[in-house]
Amino acid sequence: MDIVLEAKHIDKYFKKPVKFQVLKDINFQIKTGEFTSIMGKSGCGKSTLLYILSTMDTNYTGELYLQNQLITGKDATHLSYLRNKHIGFVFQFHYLLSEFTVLENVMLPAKKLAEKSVVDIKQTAQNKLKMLNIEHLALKKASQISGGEKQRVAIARALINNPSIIMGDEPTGNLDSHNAENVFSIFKQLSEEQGLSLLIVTHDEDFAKKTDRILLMEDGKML
Ligand SMILES: Nc1ncnc2c1ncn2[C@@H]1O[C@H](COP(=O)(O)OP(=O)(O)OP(=O)(O)O)[C@@H](O)[C@H]1O
Repeated sequence: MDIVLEAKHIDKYFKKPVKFQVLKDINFQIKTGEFTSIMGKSGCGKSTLLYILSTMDTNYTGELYLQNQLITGKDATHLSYLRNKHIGFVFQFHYLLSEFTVLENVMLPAKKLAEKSVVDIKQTAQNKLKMLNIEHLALKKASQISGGEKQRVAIARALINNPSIIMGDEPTGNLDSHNAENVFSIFKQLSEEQGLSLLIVTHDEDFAKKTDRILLMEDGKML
């Protein structure tokens, strides 16, 4: 099986208010199509790790590989390109632009990547909305749809550039149990049917148990 993401000896320190080591020698691999959850008590370093893995935080030591390519040390422009191309994000809060339509929101990361024509991007966005059963929402403004619908739009947006991996920081954290279950099923389907890799931070043990693998963190270490 191919390896999508690999972390080798990741250490990170915060210097303020006092110097402390928040991540301690983190090592793991994510394979193609693997659905992995990260669990651990509040403050153990999950979000800090996800920030590094998603290439948004470059202030660490160790090595990070995306699609077998060493990305540690790459400049900001290159990182931004790789992030847009290979990684899709789903957060606890959807971060949709409320005055934009659903379709426009989904199209945005592809416009940023600028590798396809607007016509093609629109078609791809419509396909993603269809896949998530929300094509009827395409022309509504993001402010006019429900919380569960917003999170499905956020997933469509994360998928627009056909990433190799979806990363999520408590993507079901703001949803009621019905919508959380729905989002989980979508993730499961993406992993099983489309071979997409997923790495999701969650506090929900029932959710985590249904993923392929749980990475457990404690006090900055991966157990
Ligand atoms: N910018 C920062 N400067 C200093 N310390 C920080 C900073 N960000 C986070 N921390 C600390 O680093 C530790 C890990 O934080 P992190 O947000 O990664 O934890 P977490 O496991 O995601 O927690 P939660 O489950 O509550 O979201 C915590 O002790 C936190 O207070």
